[in-house]
Parts: sequence; structure tokens; C-alpha cells
Amino acid sequence: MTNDAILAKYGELGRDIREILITEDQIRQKVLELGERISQDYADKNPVLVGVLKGVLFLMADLLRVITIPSEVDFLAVASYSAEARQRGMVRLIKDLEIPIDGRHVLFVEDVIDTGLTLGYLLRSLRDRNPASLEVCVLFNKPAHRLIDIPLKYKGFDLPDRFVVGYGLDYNEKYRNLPFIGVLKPDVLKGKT
Ligand SMILES: O=P(O)(O)OC[C@H]1O[C@H](OP(=O)(O)OP(=O)(O)O)[C@H](O)[C@@H]1O
Ligand SMILES: Nc1nc2[nH]cnc2c(=O)[nH]1
Repeated sequence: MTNDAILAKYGELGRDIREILITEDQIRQKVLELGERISQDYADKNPVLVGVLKGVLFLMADLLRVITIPSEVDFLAVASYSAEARQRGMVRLIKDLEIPIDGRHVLFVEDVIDTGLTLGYLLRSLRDRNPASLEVCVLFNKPAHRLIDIPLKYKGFDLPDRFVVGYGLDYNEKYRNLPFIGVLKPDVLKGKT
């Protein structure tokens, strides 16, 4: 299917998209590769995959389906603060893990890393609980605005400095269900770059 045909299939959502940056097939292939590596690296370790709601839902579900070893999953949720508040390290946990992670091999799964502030805070919080190991798997890495250096053991795509939607990523809670990564048209995207 051409990109135009894919966008047409999504009707009003598709009409808001200026460009598809990463296709559904490219995402599927990359998630498969990540799942294969994780399955090899964590064989016999029964890892706990941890994600932050809500953007990670799609990645987490797809990744779990291609991981071939026993593994567990749990989620955190954080309150959204302004960029200024987050820069001061303010991330408020509104849902904590249900699985105790002391002594466990934890893989933090993130859909997108931009400034790194959210992940930086959450990794510190998880490290305090003494996991046996703590690594990060990110599908979409946006290095342009990174404020904190975070080692990424598993990385999918480097993205340009543009606000993107789809595959879990939203704009005002919309567009999460698009199966690709796209850039919104300028008239839709007010105040974002
Ligand atoms: O590296 P940072 O600049 O901290 O940005 C990354 C965060 O942004 C996204 O969440 P978002 O705030 O969009 O919430 P959502 O997942 O509920 O859409 C993503 O899931 C990360 O948690
Ligand atoms: N939807 C969305 N959320 C983000 N959080 C950090 N970067 C992005 C982005 O490009 N799109």
C-alpha cells in the first residue's frame, strides 16, 4: 500500500498527517529484532519489563509477543507536569509497580526518550529498590533535546527533532492508534516543533 493509501484508510486522523516517518513494517521488524536480542540476553533471568503509561502500551504488547522466554510485565504512571517543572526533576508517581523488583532483572521499556527527564527520575527510583540489573529499551530516541545522559542498551530508531505521533504517541490524547510514526500538519500542531 502507498503511504497516501494508508493515510486515506485512517480518514480524519490520516488527513492531519503531513508525512509518515517510520512505517508499520519498519516498526514491526525493529520490535522483532529487539525481542530476539532481549530473549537471548535474558534467557533464564525471568526479567520484569517495566513501562510508563500510556504511550508504551503498543510497544509493550508487541514486544512481549515476540519475546520467547518467561517474563513479567508491570507499569508505572506519572502525572504530567510542565516542561519547566520536569526540568527541576519533578515527576510525580501516580501509579507504582505491583511487582517487588529487589533482586530482579528489570528492563525499562520506553516508547520515546526526548529530554530524558522522565526516565532519569524513574530509573533513580527503581535503582533504589536494588534490582539485580536495570537496563533500558527505547524504540524512539530523540537525541536533540537530551538533558540527561542515559545508557540505552536496546535502541530502535533515532528520530529527528520533530514532534511525532502514532504507535502510542499522542497529541492531546489523539493519534495513538495510528500504526506508524507520523508528523502532524502545521495547522494541526499548534505550538509544537
Ligand atoms: O524524555 P522526556 O522529555 O521526559 O519525554 C519522554 C516521555 O514522554 C512520553 O510520555 P508523555 O508525557 O507524552 O505521556 P503519555 O505516555 O501518557 O502520552 C514518553 O512516554 C515518556 O514518558
Ligand atoms: N507524542 C509525543 N510525545 C513525546 N514526548 C517526547 N517527545 C514526543 C513526541 O515527539 N511525540
